[in-house]
Amino acid sequence: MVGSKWQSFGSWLLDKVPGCKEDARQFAQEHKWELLIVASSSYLAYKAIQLYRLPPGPYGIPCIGCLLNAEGFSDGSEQQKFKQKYGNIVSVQLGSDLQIWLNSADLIKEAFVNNTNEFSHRPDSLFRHSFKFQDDIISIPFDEEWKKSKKFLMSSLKNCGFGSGSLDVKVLSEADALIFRLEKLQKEAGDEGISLDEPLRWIAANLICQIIHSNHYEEDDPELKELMAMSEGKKITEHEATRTSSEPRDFIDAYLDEKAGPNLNYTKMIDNCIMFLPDSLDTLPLAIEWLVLYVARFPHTQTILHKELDDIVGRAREPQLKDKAKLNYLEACIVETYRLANIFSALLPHTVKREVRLAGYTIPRGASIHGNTIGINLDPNIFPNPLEFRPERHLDADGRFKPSEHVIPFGVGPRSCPGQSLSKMEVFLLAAKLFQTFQFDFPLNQDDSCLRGRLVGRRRRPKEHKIIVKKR
Ligand code: HEM
Repeated sequence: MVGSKWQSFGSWLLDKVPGCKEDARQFAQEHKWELLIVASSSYLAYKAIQLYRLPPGPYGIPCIGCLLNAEGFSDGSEQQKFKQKYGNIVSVQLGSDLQIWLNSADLIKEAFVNNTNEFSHRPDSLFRHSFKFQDDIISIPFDEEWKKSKKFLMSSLKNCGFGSGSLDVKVLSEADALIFRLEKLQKEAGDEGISLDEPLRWIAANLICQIIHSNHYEEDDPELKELMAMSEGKKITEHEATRTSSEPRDFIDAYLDEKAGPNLNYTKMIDNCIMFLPDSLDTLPLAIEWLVLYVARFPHTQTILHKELDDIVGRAREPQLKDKAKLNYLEACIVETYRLANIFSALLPHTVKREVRLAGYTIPRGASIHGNTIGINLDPNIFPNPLEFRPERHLDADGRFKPSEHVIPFGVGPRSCPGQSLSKMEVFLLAAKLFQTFQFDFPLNQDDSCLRGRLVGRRRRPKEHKIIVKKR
């Protein structure tokens, strides 16, 4: 349309200016080859620019890019701004690292689920150096070694219980120990309330020990402290002496079975797996603590939750995994906690090993690709009043839990979290048992600003907060 306007303006001009048409024709005759070269090279240049089009983003300073704003990247606030300004895909240069931020769940799925072969690698520069173990399952590339590690990890976790139903019994017995300890701490603390952080870490450590070598430890047990410092050698020796081959009781038995097998490469691969298990030392307490704080802060939420638990489970028996399908409100509270607490402000970085296209843009080889979960979770167009804790947004008109496709705290695709089923099971059972047993009150006059979705760094923790625990 615009082009045809210019064409008619051109003909009008040629008609109006005396001799212009003839001169133009003569010029074109004399310089036809030069004109052809200029036209075709402009066209090729235009096509090349179109083909090599990075996603939009801030210009930054030459050489260092947006490095001066790095602080804002670690708390998620810069990504928020860029999402608002540039849309669902943004490129940001941070020093030598070209970052591509994916700001919608659809785009994250397009990359990590529909294009797994391209988008499932991990960056090996900045990212690997920031981890203690450079060869663990989190950091290694998407190759045969990773596939074997993940397969072993998933099958041994399943055999050790969480797929077959025996780990839920262990979780419930740890929940009993937690309840006993919380009551004791509350008695000592009085109206000031208690912090849940330390008791929850103790339970998380015990749950890891149950998975790895089937033991429970009291809170002051020096061996637990030693194990939390990751010295597993002694336990492996004990297991070697007592195990029956091919009948794994726990993770160490599965490890020893594989180690004794014909494939020697497996040893390294299993070592890779065992190192990450302490991940839940952090993530499980964070998920439960945020959930309890949010629910305690909003008494009407707690009333609904208590009623649902009383109606479905009652107070006489233990909650079970099969109750999950009926505990819609509890499920909604858990997902709303993942959305608002943003334990991880983003997914772990991925990378591509060759130049690829995504959403019409070029993703250069080696760029680090980030799923901006905090940007999605706090997007007012997806979740109105995003800073408010509202479990109802995850329920349909009949009060049934409806999982949101936008809340993806564990990532998606082959590189997503292998601890997802385990974590969900642990969080559900611990939460059901805690709310079945206790009324949690948020101490009067306690600052609650951090519960309103304020952005803070990776693994956001509610350090200062206390809670009053009362038996129902
Ligand atoms: C609330 C609890 C947890 C959350 C929110 C969480 C979240 C995540 C996220 C976002 C990723 C990265 C996904 C991606 O790169 O696209 C991840 C990866 C991973 N998580 Fe978790 N996680 C949790 C608990 C656990 C637990 C309990 C374990 C151990 C059993 C675990 C082990 C791992 C491992 C090994 C990876 C790397 C997978 C790979 O690179 O192939 N996580 N997790």
